[in-house]
Amino acid sequence: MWVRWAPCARRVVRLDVKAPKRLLSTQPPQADLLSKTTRNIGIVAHIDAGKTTTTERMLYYSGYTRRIGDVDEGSTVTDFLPAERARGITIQSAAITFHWPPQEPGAKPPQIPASFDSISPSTFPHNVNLIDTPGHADFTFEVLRSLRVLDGAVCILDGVAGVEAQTEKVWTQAGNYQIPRIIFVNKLDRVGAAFSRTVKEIGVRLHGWPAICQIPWWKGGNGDFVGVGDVVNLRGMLWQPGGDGRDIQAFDLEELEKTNATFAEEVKKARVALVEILSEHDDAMVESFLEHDEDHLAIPALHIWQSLRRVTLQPSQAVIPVFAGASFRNIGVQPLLDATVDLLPTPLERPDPEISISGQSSTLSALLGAGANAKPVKSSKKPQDSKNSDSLAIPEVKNLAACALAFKVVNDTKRGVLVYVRVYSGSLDKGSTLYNTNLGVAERAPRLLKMYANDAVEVDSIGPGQIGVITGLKHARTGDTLIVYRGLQMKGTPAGGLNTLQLRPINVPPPVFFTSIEPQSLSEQKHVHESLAILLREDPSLHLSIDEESGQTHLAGMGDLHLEIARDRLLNDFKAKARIGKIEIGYRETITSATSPYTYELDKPIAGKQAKATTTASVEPADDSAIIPGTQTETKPESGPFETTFTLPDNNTLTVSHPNLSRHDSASHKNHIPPHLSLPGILHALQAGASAALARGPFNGFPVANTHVHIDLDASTHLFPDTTSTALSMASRAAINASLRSSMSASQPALMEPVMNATIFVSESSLGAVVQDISSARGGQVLSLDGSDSLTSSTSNDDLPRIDPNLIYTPPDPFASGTGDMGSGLADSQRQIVARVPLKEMVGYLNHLRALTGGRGTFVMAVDGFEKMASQRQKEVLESMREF
Ligand SMILES: Nc1nc2c(ncn2[C@@H]2O[C@H](COP(=O)(O)OP(=O)(O)OP(=O)(O)O)[C@@H](O)[C@H]2O)c(=O)[nH]1
Repeated sequence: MWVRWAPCARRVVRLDVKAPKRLLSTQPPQADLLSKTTRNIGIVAHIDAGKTTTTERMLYYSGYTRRIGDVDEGSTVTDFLPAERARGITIQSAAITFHWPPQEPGAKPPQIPASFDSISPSTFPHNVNLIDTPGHADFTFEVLRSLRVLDGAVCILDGVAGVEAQTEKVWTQAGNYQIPRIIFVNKLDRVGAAFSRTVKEIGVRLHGWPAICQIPWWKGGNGDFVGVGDVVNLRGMLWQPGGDGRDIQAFDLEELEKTNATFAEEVKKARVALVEILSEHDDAMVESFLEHDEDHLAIPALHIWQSLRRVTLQPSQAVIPVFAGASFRNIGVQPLLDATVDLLPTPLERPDPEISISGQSSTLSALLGAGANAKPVKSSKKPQDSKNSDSLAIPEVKNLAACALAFKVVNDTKRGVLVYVRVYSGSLDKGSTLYNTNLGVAERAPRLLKMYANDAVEVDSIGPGQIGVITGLKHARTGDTLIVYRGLQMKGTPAGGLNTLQLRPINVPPPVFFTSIEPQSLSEQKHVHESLAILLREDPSLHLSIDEESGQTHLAGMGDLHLEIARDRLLNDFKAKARIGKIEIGYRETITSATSPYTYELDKPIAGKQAKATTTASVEPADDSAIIPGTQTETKPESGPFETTFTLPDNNTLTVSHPNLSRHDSASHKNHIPPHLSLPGILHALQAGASAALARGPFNGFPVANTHVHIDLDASTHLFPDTTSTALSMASRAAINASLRSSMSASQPALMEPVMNATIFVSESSLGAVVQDISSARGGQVLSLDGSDSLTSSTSNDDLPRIDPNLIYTPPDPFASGTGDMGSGLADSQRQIVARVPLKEMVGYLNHLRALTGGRGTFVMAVDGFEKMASQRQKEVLESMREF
């Protein structure tokens, strides 16, 4: 008999997870309950593994769509296709909310249970916020920005291709954020599907012990994939062939033994293996095993789910629950949804989010806790560089009503700019004033939305742990921290250093490609610049620089695909009329000698008003010869009271010495600075001037790197009654430009080039040719080769467990094609090469690699740093640029 997937078919689960210190434990009970029934999850997958196909089924079974969208017909909700854009539905949906399990139509929403200690979470409707995670390697920053708002992740693998390069990379990144993950082995209906080989690859390449919760059920001599063996509940589940996947037949072990004894036997073997692996990582499982007379089959499913949840939520996840299915055939998605709710954490169970405040790192609950106990202090003279928790005792924290992260900005043709936020503490209310700590501006949140599959529903507030959308914001960008500070005026600034509060700050990697953009006519200029401004709000890993003298605009990004997509957005979506240049490598230039101080005096009308300012600057080369990626964020470390140091992009620093202006004593400033200026304003103007000067060096117009800039600010002689911020910026830019020129004419400047860390996957037979090509033709340096002596992966993290694939239980793979090297667990004796190679040599590498490997080689790469080029190479590069 075929039955619908129903709560009664599930199991009872008692949850007793030991969660870390709870961030939201002080919130009102209602919000607490809501958080308990919320899952903020992402689906991570290699391109084409079936992310969209699976998401479509999730939306269908949860009742949010009436028919299953088909990727190949272009009828899905989450893919951003031109047709959808025309209809104005979801474009690039950054997050979609649905309920699982679905509520019966017309039924009263059940009351949220006080706890899930004795019932399974998946028997009660949960809010699932599905957050988009991009699949392409070029978008490392994009992946990071979405990972940091996830509480858990479902990783989809292609059952034919196994663990692919990009999956491995995102898996490691998710691990760095301690995001609990479960795996769905998809596409098991395809010819050549190899569940067992994939499971072994999980162990070897993702460094976790696979806990097989389902095994594939193939029927008939040609291996039709029809369902799964449910290892936890000891049953077989068959999906109605050709149906929409709602109707399922379940057989207990006794029935299975009569009809398919071999499969029943395999389910039992898998159960033994599951209990064994759980026992190794969870003491409670051992107790249950002993209580049940050491009979693996006698342990109730309840205990197994509890144990799976505990091990999944362990901080360094050593055990990975594995599920099986074929989304395209509508097989396996409902149990996967149940597992998502049952095994992945609530927002309450996540580690306290990291923050930075006034240049020091901490966690949000440490800040809120320390602030709650803080006593008011009379002045803020206390130095803020001490790392102890006392320095977090900021009395103003009591005014911090809410704290949220804008994790994605999307320009929607119908609704305008949508800012997706995750709230970490407090509630964001409609109409509240949000202070953006990245930009230092306040703006009102006029409308709040919750995004469902096809609808946006207006809401009055977005509570703690929740995801939602703000529309009508003019400034907020992807990655900005937004806070609600009680009593803040529109032009005001939150006190106590809260204006610097950053949630989960991430470093934007340095851009390595750039292109020039030129409006087709003067009348197009405004539209082009406005469109670029929206693009930059959507994606802050794009960088824009405008050279005021030549009027040239350069857009820089992380990869050629990254810039190509930006170009398409600009021309096709924004209909901007602009000429876009060739995509080129973003070199850096650097100085090799120090200069003596140079003084520039500005005395001229600016915007019709006379302005005057003086700046004295000098430059010297920084010690390091390479730029480490991740130095892009502009921070303001505290130095002495009479000196301020800014860390600028590309390993540059700016130190401003201001001997007669102390940062802690604003009273005496009155004698030295004009009343309309403030020290923070002056420093900001000088920094803006320095950033502009360093954005284009005098040698070849590339950004300047590895340079230390020093500005001496003598307030009594450099500032005048008609000094303005703009005049100061212009003077500092001119003084630094002159210093750079003088250094470059005194000694030959150097070019620096981006060097990539590439992980290349090839079969054994093409290893030699690829290594040879990388190390001789491309001037790369091979860092490691795996497979020969050890089972390593592309991650250089030696702390990760090395797992012997021979110790992993797997059911047989009767229909797998190809031999596969089961000994190592790596498909077809796949080998991997980790190498450092100049980016210039990797342009167009994929085609070359395919030619060398018969089309089977793949690779991922990320910027490792910038390196000074040898003079011969520098000469060649400069010559080839001139030719161009
Ligand atoms: N045979 C089979 N094909 C599948 C299955 N799931 C997905 N596909 C197909 O695989 C292709 C890629 O599926 P998508 O769902 O677009 O994969 P994706 O991971 O979203 O891909 P990107 O959006 O490119 O990252 C499509 O042609 C699907 O029809 C499956 O279970 N079985």
